[in-house]
Amino acid sequence: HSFVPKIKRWHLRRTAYVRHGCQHPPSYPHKNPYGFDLMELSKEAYQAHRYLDFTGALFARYGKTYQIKQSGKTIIRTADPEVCKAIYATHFENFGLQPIRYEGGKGFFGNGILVTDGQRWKRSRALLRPAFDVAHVANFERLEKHVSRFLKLLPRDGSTVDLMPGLKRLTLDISTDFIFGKSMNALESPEACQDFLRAFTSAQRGVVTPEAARDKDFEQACKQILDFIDERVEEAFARSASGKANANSRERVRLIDELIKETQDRISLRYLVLSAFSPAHDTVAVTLTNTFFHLARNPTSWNKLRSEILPTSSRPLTYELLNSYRYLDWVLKETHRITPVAPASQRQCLTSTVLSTGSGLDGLSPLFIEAGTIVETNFRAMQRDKTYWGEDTEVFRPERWEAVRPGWRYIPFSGGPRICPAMKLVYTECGYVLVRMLREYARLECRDPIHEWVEERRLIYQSKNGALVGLVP
Ligand code: HEM
Repeated sequence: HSFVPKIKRWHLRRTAYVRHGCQHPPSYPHKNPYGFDLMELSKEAYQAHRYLDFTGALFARYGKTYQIKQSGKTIIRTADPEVCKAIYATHFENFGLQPIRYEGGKGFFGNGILVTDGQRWKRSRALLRPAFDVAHVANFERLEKHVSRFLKLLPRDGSTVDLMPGLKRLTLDISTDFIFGKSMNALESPEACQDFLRAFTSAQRGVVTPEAARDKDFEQACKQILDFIDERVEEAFARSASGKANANSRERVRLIDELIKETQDRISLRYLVLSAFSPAHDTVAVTLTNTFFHLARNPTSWNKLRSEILPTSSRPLTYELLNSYRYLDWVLKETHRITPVAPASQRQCLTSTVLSTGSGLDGLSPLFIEAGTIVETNFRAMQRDKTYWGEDTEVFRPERWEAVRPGWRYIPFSGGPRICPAMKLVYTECGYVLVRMLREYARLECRDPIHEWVEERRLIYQSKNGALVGLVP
């Protein structure tokens, strides 16, 4: 039996290399056949908070697509836009994440959208999409409620403040209001929700840690979060039964109430909202922290933003007004380019595939990817590649967006059918907070003795030193 697949695999490989002219991608020059040498260097870089720069530099050295060994397994790494396009769009069906994420994640994420492929993924996506299609233009009233509360907590005497903790509490309130229909009131006090967040972080960390190495409290943490979500699901059923959910309108979209219209299966509902809450609860805060981090070091950009938004600062901040600010859009785009919160992602090849480009020493020959191989796509390296962005690629310069139309060279929200459904919502929320801050403060001063952005890895990558600033009205 095992003989037949072997012949089939041999035949596929032969066809790829002989008929299609595929080449092998360059290999990392390992000293250890299992790849432990690179794993050790990666660990050192990770501990020194410079893993992102370390991996980014390897592309310049070995090619936009190269292969490594990791614990004996071959992994293809790529920062080639054409290869990313092939994986995320052209050959979307042939590359999945379920084999990588499902086993570790099922105790927490169940059958949710973040850990499944195929029909299960398709169904979750179809259920979630309609609410995301309107969420970015809705909810402005709620946004204002939370943002004005956040602004009241900020110093007005120019004293130094790290914006990250407050932005995280703000994002928690905005996202729980949208997803569960009820804010967690994290802005009420710094301690509020800390216990919940600790459990959430522990559960999230646990799903990407081998079972034997997980925290002791992993199962308890999962239970705490799932119990919390189940309570929100019951509240939504009660709203639905009493007719209160129908008060939902374009101005007040509650994700959970929208979902209940489509499915009454409690387990599906639990994992749908959890899968939205997981990326939602901190990514916007981390992006905004990065935005303020860059702006504090670039007062000219802060002043340009002020010139753009001040002439309309007495008008209500509507979706249309927000969208009319061009420089604001460039600032956010540039923040995602240079400091993406999700710098890389992985897929496993499900069906052996020939990509039209990506291999050989010049990276232009067809690339054969065999079923089972893991491909790591590095968005950050692509977004900082000098050959695409010029010599000043490491510099925060929003003005570059006047001329660039980057296509697949810039995919901080991924691309293709699995693109982040919240991309527009993220732009709205970040833009809203930024404009409200610009209306309040004339100056944003850098108070951080360290100039560079230093990475800190959670599930996403955030600024280790937050955004230490002085706000001058
Ligand atoms: C700065 C903010 C954000 C960034 C940069 C971001 C980026 C991404 C990326 C790169 C993916 C694809 C991951 C992969 O396939 O491996 C993704 C997926 C996803 N994101 Fe976001 N995200 C952000 C915020 C959010 C928010 C606020 C929500 C929810 C309110 C959200 C919901 C989702 C969901 C549900 C998926 C899975 C989509 C699918 O598999 O079909 N994201 N996001």
